[in-house]
Amino acid sequence: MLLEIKDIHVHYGKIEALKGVSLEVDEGEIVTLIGANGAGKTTTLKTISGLRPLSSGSVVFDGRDISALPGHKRVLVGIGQSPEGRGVFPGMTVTENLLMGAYARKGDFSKDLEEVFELFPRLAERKTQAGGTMSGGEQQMVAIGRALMSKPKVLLLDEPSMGLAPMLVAQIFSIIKEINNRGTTVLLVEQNAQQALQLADRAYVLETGKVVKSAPAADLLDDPQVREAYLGGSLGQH
Ligand SMILES: Nc1ncnc2c1ncn2[C@@H]1O[C@H](COP(=O)(O)OP(=O)(O)OP(=O)(O)O)[C@@H](O)[C@H]1O
Repeated sequence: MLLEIKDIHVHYGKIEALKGVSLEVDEGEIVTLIGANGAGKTTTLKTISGLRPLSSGSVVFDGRDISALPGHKRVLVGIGQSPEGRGVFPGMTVTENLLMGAYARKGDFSKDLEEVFELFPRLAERKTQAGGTMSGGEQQMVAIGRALMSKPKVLLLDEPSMGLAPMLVAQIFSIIKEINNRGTTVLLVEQNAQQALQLADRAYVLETGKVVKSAPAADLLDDPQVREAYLGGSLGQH
């Protein structure tokens, strides 16, 4: 097991955002976390990457309890995150933004940079363009590319499809698949449940801070309750 979250409780002041969430991600998998607004998806990712402290429970990564490890050190053990809202540095060029992802590493990153440009030819054409002038989809690519520059074992993606036109969503999802094929484990948080379930191996459904279902993603696509709540209720083909 690459990543294991055990019974985590997380608070914002008096609000309990996560009420005992447990989940597992095996090496090589794409696992998705779906759920309505406010269910606790982002909080779960932030707890894994160390941006939110735990009230109780634990996060185990690669066999090691990292619950008390500060966020910047979690990058070093192999946890890479592309945050919700992307967080692209507007005044920096595409290349500079990508290099920020490697800040914690030593050595020559040119090969890794080339790999990111190979995955995202669009970014290769815009190496010197300021991040802030990129389109939403391009900024999403920068955010994912930047996370890859830390050479993560697991890539945490928070709503990569947010605000993107359908064609771009398809493109981003196929790049996520390619990243996974090249050996990176993925934990994906999505509102776009249909596409996320089509991409993922397994899925967890979060409701108000609790896991209410976990199953192979293909099974959830056929689950009447999931269809009703997250897939628009239609029984059409997927
Ligand atoms: N900074 C914060 N301060 C107070 N409460 C917060 C904060 N961030 C999140 N919460 C609360 O924690 C709960 C979980 O929020 P979270 O952002 O994890 O949900 P989410 O499933 O990612 O939703 P969304 O899809 O809207 O981002 C919500 O009730 C939210 O209001």
